Amino acid sequence: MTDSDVIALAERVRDGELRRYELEDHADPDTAAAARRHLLAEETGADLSAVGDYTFDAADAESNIENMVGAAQVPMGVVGPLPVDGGAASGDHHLPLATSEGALLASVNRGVSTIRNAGGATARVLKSGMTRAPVFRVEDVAEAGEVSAWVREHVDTLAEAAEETTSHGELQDVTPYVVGDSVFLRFSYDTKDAMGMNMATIATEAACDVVESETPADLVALSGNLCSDKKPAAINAVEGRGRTVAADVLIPHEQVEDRLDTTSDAIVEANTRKNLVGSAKAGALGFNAHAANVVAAAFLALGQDIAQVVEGSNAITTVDAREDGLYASVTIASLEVGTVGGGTGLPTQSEALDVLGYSGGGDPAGSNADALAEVIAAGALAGELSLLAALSSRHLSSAHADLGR
Ligand SMILES: CC(C)(COP(=O)([O-])OP(=O)([O-])OC[C@H]1O[C@@H](n2cnc3c(N)ncnc32)[C@H](O)[C@@H]1OP(=O)([O-])[O-])[C@@H](O)C(=O)NCCC(=O)NCCSC(=O)C[C@@](C)(O)CC(=O)[O-]
Ligand SMILES: NC(=O)C1=CN([C@@H]2O[C@H](COP(=O)(O)OP(=O)(O)OC[C@H]3O[C@@H](n4cnc5c(N)ncnc54)[C@H](OP(=O)(O)O)[C@@H]3O)[C@@H](O)[C@H]2O)C=CC1
Repeated sequence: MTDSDVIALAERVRDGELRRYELEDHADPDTAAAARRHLLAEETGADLSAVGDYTFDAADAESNIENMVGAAQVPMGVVGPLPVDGGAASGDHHLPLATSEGALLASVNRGVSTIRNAGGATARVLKSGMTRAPVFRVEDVAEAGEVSAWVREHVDTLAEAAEETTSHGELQDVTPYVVGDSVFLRFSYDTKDAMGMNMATIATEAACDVVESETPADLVALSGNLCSDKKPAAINAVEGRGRTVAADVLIPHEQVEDRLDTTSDAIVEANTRKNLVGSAKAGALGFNAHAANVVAAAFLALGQDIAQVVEGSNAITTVDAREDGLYASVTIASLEVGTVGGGTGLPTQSEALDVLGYSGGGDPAGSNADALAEVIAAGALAGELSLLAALSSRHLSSAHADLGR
């Protein structure tokens, strides 16, 4: 790419000969991005030298972005080692986290070191299924009943059609929901190591063709919001979406005092009054302190779909002062993660997955994404412990004054 290539391409846009999003058809992706940057800088007066100073080939991001102008670079750090005894994850983990919030990694790292001293966290994926719920129009509730009955009796037929579109995905179930003359079919898939939203959407479209040809239902929208993707929704809290995953730890009381500068009783009280009572009074879906902090930072670092932090924030933290120590758990109802597809192949994200040890397809398929979910849940547990401790010991504002500004 030379400056004159970039200027010539930008000139063709200015002359109305090319649209901005068509530039990759006329130049390599890095030159196309540079030409857009050139035009944008000219039009807005912004200096885009940092945006343009990225290290990967724009070609590697072609399936991830349109109208590319550069990269948003977020600082990445690491916490660990975090020992996790999971159904899929095993041993020590270094968890990369990307954020702009000072004090966050220090806090999570403190929780991690507390968990490590206590012998590590246990974690399990309890349920797994990516959902897509199209909405159909029917004549009336009688017809809605007929369509629902047909679907319940023909899940195998729908699975056959859906699974023709994917070699990895498996249809697990289809649950009909009726509202007047609307029928919603919530399809749930085992998507193995993929987060699975594209896979489930493509497979569901094939199944919808069968529903339309065999019943009077007419498809209105392939996503009818009962899925429910990227919106806070009680259905995900109850039924789960992606991975439902939990992590817990038992910390001897003296270690709580040594490592977290507070007592087990103080953490229990903070959890009850803040995470349980406060969240209930607020009408929250998530009963936790900041699970979204770890989920978002891990999603950014590890190539996950950031908008799905909405679902990942839906977690319940429990804490209990037992005779032999402080028991703490985090259960995330809907953690939508993958180790293949989406943003996982981008260069920095794939390096970060390598650090964790779970990039690409697992053996058996699905085990890498399960392990990723278990480590993120254990990281969220570390974050919960450290923040509850900071609140109990009144260190929250001083920590952020020292580290975060
Ligand atoms: C800041 C600390 C950790 C200090 O806490 P401390 O106990 O003074 O730290 P320490 O110097 O004694 O070190 C303890 C451990 O912390 C880690 N650690 C310590 N410093 C670092 C560092 N610089 N970089 C990396 N790791 C660090 C490290 O693991 C270390 O152990 P070691 O390895 O030495 O054996 C503590 O005060 C803290 O955790 N504060 C809470 C901050 C927090 O949780 N912020 C989260 C974001 S808050 C938010 O966004 C959501 C909110 C609050 O609005 C939600 C709500 O409504 O609740
Ligand atoms: N379409 C939509 O409505 C939405 C899309 N998205 C986007 O969807 C993307 C994620 O979709 P997703 O389907 O996960 O990813 P991709 O569309 O990138 O597809 C991943 C593909 O990888 C293949 N694959 C290879 N090895 C494995 C393995 N071990 N386990 C599972 N699959 C494997 C599968 O192919 P095969 O199927 O042939 O077996 C799978 O379909 C993200 O970019 C996200 O932002 C997000 C929300 C909504």
